[in-house]
Amino acid sequence: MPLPRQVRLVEVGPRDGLQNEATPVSVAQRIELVDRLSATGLSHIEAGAFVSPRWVPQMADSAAVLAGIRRRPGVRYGVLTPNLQGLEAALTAGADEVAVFASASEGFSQRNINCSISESLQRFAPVLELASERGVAVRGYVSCVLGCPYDGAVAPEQVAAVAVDLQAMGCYEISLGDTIGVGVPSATRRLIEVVGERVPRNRLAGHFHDTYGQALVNIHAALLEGVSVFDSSVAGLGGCPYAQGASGNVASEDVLYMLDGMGISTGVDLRSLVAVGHWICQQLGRENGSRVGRAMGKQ
Ligand SMILES: CC(C)(COP(=O)([O-])OP(=O)([O-])OC[C@H]1O[C@@H](n2cnc3c(N)ncnc32)[C@H](O)[C@@H]1OP(=O)([O-])[O-])[C@@H](O)C(=O)NCCC(=O)NCCSC(=O)C[C@@](C)(O)CC(=O)[O-]
Repeated sequence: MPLPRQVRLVEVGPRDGLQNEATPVSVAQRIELVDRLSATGLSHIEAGAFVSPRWVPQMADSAAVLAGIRRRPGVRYGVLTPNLQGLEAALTAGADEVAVFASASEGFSQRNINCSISESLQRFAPVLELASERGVAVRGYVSCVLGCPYDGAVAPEQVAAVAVDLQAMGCYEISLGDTIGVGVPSATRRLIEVVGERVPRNRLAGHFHDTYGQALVNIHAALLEGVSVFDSSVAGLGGCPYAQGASGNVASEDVLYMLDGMGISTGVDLRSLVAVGHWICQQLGRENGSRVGRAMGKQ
């Protein structure tokens, strides 16, 4: 299978990157992060989540973030919405698109969204319906596609079953999340083969956390299987607070460096993205998780 000539990067730093930060991140900092990312050439930024503030305090005030950002033409600003309550708030706040998020494992589903996989799909049905009525696109996530911190191994067939349901409900894209970063390239290729038999590969995205340093090679494996959309987090920030051991997504700068080097276009400017990574790390007082960001230094 030929390599994709173009990749869409979905920048999840303002959501997945910040949701697990121990120190509170101000609305102003979140707004500035989105605005800085908007200026790098990214076309898809996940700006927040409309979830319970008790469950994810860092995502509280996502409406204020959406109200405060300077929206750039050609950039899509998405948010997570686990249910109708979240969707209604997101629509009021003017989200361009929303995302529902299921799990391939029961254990993570219960701990992350307090319900079973089948209950979550029932919960998503009215979300997809109302979003469709309002002309708002819905992305779908499947978590724990290569392993679950609670249930252990996850069969690709189980991932495919959830992906098929999300697509049938109307999700335009299914992002396959290696939530705890345990996957290896052979398992990634097998996963895409199995899911790809039931969901077109051009409707799939890869969402790889880098906990064990496998994210880039997993992205390369998914590229070889025809996937051309990848989620990443500037400076490698993030991790899900309900996946014990989860750490940051793959660093956007590292993915971009690899794609640039392979002649795969993204429309994103590496130097600009590296500068954003250094800025947010300075704001958060943390080390930059991007190897490329550290190698290129602070401009
Ligand atoms: C889904 C619920 C709400 C269910 O939680 P629940 O307790 O079953 O919900 P509930 O309907 O019983 O409501 C409980 C309280 O939450 C409120 N509530 C209810 N819904 C909302 C909402 N949408 N927005 C704001 N508030 C909400 C509701 O109003 C009520 O407030 P109270 O009466 O107690 O004051 C909860 O479990 C939750 O918010 N979980 C957070 C999940 C989350 O954000 N996890 C991190 C993102 S997922 C992720 O990181 C993985 C991903 C996507 O990145 C891919 C990967 O890496 O795999």
